[in-house]
Amino acid sequence: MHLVTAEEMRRLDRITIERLGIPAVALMENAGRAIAEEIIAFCNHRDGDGAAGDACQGTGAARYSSGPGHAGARAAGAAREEAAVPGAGTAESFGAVRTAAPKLLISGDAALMAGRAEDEHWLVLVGKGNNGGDGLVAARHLSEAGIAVSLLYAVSPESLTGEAAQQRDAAAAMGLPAAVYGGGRPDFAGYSGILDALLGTGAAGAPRGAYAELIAAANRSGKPVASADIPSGLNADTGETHEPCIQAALTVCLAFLKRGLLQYPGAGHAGRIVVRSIGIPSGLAREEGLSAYWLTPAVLEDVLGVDVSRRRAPDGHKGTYGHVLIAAGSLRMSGAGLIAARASLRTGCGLATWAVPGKLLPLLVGAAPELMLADAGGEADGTWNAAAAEEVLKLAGKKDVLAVGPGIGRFGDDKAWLQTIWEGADCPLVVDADALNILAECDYGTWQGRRTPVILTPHPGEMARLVGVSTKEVQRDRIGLALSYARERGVILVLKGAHTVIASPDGRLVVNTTGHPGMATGGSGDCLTGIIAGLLAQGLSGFQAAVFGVYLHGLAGERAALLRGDPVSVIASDIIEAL
Ligand SMILES: NC(=O)C1=CN([C@@H]2O[C@H](COP(=O)(O)OP(=O)(O)OC[C@H]3O[C@@H](n4cnc5c(N)ncnc54)[C@H](O)[C@@H]3O)[C@@H](O)[C@H]2O)[C@@H](O)CC1
Ligand SMILES: Nc1ncnc2c1ncn2[C@@H]1O[C@H](COP(=O)(O)OP(=O)(O)O)[C@@H](O)[C@H]1O
Ligand SMILES: [K+]
Repeated sequence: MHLVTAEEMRRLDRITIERLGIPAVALMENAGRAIAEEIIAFCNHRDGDGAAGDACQGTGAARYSSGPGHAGARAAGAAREEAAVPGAGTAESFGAVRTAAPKLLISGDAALMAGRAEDEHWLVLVGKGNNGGDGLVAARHLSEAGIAVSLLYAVSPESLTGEAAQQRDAAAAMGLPAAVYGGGRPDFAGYSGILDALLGTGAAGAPRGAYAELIAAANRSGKPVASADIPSGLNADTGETHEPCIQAALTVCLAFLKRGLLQYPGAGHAGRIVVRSIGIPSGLAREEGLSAYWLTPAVLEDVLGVDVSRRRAPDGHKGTYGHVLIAAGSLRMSGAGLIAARASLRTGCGLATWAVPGKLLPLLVGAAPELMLADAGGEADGTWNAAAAEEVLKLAGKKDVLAVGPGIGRFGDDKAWLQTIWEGADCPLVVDADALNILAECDYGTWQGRRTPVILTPHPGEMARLVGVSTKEVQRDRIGLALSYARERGVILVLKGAHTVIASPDGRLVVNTTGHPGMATGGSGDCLTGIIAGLLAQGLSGFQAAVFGVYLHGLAGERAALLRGDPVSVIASDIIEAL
């Protein structure tokens, strides 16, 4: 699924309206109707399970889906709407049972059927832009479904223009009760839910004046809030939340998923996210060269060309699946190397060799019998030294990929060590952990000789050192930073952490949502390094391996949490075993 910025969304909007001739008011109608359908589905779900709305809000976890609402709600509605009309026949009815009276089945507008509409009263908070227009359309459709609706304009309705003004007039003509916010502390106690149609992709900066007061009041109310397009107060591009920002139980995102909904803290404000089409052709994003995606199996297969089934040739042998070399671990942190090497094997590479300072070798014999061990030289105390780089290069000669960094620590002349490897290794290179900290102190743009891809896998702290900014600054706009860094430095960048971002030098971008906070545990990143190396060895391209590796790592983390019974107790070895 495509991910867009506010600016890209406006461009796609414009093309749809100006080039394809689809009227803006039609898009708004579709948007408002989709929002109403999702609110009705939300209410119907709440009927069946009183805690449904609160559960979404409570977890703060974004659940994404792209279908038209809850199948259950639709099915219930359809059952009520079906009517039998004598005198007409269906294909089945003319078959076996000739004696039965032929029937015509007719269904009504099930998506707009609210189960216990009389229990609902929604307040629509209306902003002055098109987001407010969407809210006004939704209000009409909710009312049609029998749900009581009241409108509260943030500013004078007279200030609405264009399609939003048309919708204002239509709502008034339908007799929907409306008021204008006049300051003070509004009391929303009488409502069963709130539709936030205050600010959308046209918002600039922190909500001001009436907008800020209404957002704060909605959050205080304890009522479930559904947001039109994005929670008001969210930066649609970065995921930053302004003060205040709506805390939604449901976000009905229109046309294309906005980037900011997938990055924290914004992702924690959106509740369940449903992306609904509104008449803007989905193919437009690709035609316009947009290449940012939320990672799904479909994106892996159709966009990135990854065979997610990972079928092996019946006559495959270990040579077919490549040989990984991992240069990692030192006396105090040998486990990091072991984890990375074992993860590469579990990912399906044919062979894995783990290169360590020679002093460690006797201690590691038998640690993982499937691994080959190699002596990389190093110091008598089991640490690395610059000369070990030549040994690593010799070992790398016949390997398909080289991964460096986990557990190597810092050592004398480590910059020369890394430069030798960077310039000399003639295979794809994965750089992680302390190798990233070394890189951060080097002017590596001047290094020569790389013909194969480099994949950097920093966590936010390592990224901060690479860029020379604070970790907070890295987290402020992870997507923007990853894109610009990958492009400027010519590397594939995997910026780890909740909802890992993967960027390539040619501007492609993917955001992954597999995984969970239980994976924030020592060695989990080393495991990812091994997975990516294992995939590279099997012939995936640099970007394919980085993206698929992050996806599999997260899935394995989820499976490990199920096997353990609790995400909290997952450790890196569990992730390897769940691969
Ligand atoms: N064809 C279109 O343009 C479509 C737009 N759609 C909706 O339109 C939205 C974008 O609409 P707009 O571009 O009109 O923008 P918004 O509706 O997001 O609001 C912009 C208005 O809010 C005010 N504003 C901006 N920042 C503010 C702040 N920080 N504090 C207080 N007031 C602020 C400004 O006066 C501006 O007029 C989308 O999010 C989506 O909901 C949908 O209707 C689908 C079609
Ligand atoms: N909240 C989270 N949700 C999903 N994945 C996470 C979360 N926190 C950490 N992870 C993942 O766990 C891994 C941790 O990597 P890293 O910090 O390098 O650990 P280490 O250095 O101990 O190996 C990364 O892949 C990261 O994306
Ligand atoms: K909104």
